Amino acid sequence: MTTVSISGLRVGYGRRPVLEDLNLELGVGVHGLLGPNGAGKTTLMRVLATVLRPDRGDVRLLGQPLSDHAGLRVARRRLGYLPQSFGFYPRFTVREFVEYFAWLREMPSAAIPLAVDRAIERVGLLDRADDRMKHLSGGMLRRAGIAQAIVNDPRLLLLDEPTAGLDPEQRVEFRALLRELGLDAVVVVSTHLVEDVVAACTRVGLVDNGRLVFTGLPDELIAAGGDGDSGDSPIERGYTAVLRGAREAAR
Ligand SMILES: Nc1ncnc2c1ncn2[C@@H]1O[C@H](COP(=O)(O)OP(=O)(O)OP(=O)(O)O)[C@@H](O)[C@H]1O
Repeated sequence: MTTVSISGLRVGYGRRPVLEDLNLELGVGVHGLLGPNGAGKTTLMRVLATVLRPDRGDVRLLGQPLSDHAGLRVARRRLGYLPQSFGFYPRFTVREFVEYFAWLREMPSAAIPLAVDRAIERVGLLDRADDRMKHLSGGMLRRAGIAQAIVNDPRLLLLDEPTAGLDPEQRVEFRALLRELGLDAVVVVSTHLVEDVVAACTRVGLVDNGRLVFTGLPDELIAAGGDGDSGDSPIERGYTAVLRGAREAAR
């Protein structure tokens, strides 16, 4: 079932287009989003999170057209978003921080305490739930950010570089959580860590210079690479081969 549908998307900052003529259909599962620095991944995430309005194109999230105010409100209640960098009140505890997002997403008050504790537990922070945000390490802050993104059990979960700053043990646990979340939600994960894609993603998209130059299975990206391509792993070789092909075709 397709639950995210984008057609003819164009987004720019000022006059400069950053995403151009982008078409994308996403169903339930974990979708990895790869691409070089500045390719447009965060911009795409921001459009899906409804915080950036496209210049052109049609975006439907969970069956709701974002051009319509009622649709936008329904979609916002059902999505979770971890931005690449996020602000917080430093004196909030982890529990208060996650509660605040539950409230913003209009969760029923009676359901909030249990949902907050469950989200904090799922990211392994329950023993720090009463610590103030300003006392957390970088990796712990990211985990608190993931907890706020999943507190409402979102149907569409957008995670912009969620594994940045996590230690190896936490990354392995987080990938298991991703696989679990992707069983019944659309999960989009922007990452530079190709190992995350191999370990946790059901599908992968590659953005280069504002265009989607590949979508397919992680194994298909791996198969695109050959011995002559640069990279230390099969998926890195696939990644560089696809980028090289897309750039040659664009010349
Ligand atoms: N607020 C902004 N104003 C102007 N230009 C911007 C703004 N945000 C991003 N850009 C530009 O848009 C392009 C795409 O940026 P974006 O952050 O979407 O890339 P990205 O693929 O997420 O990169 P990275 O991997 O480095 O996070 C870049 O050229 C960037 O400089």
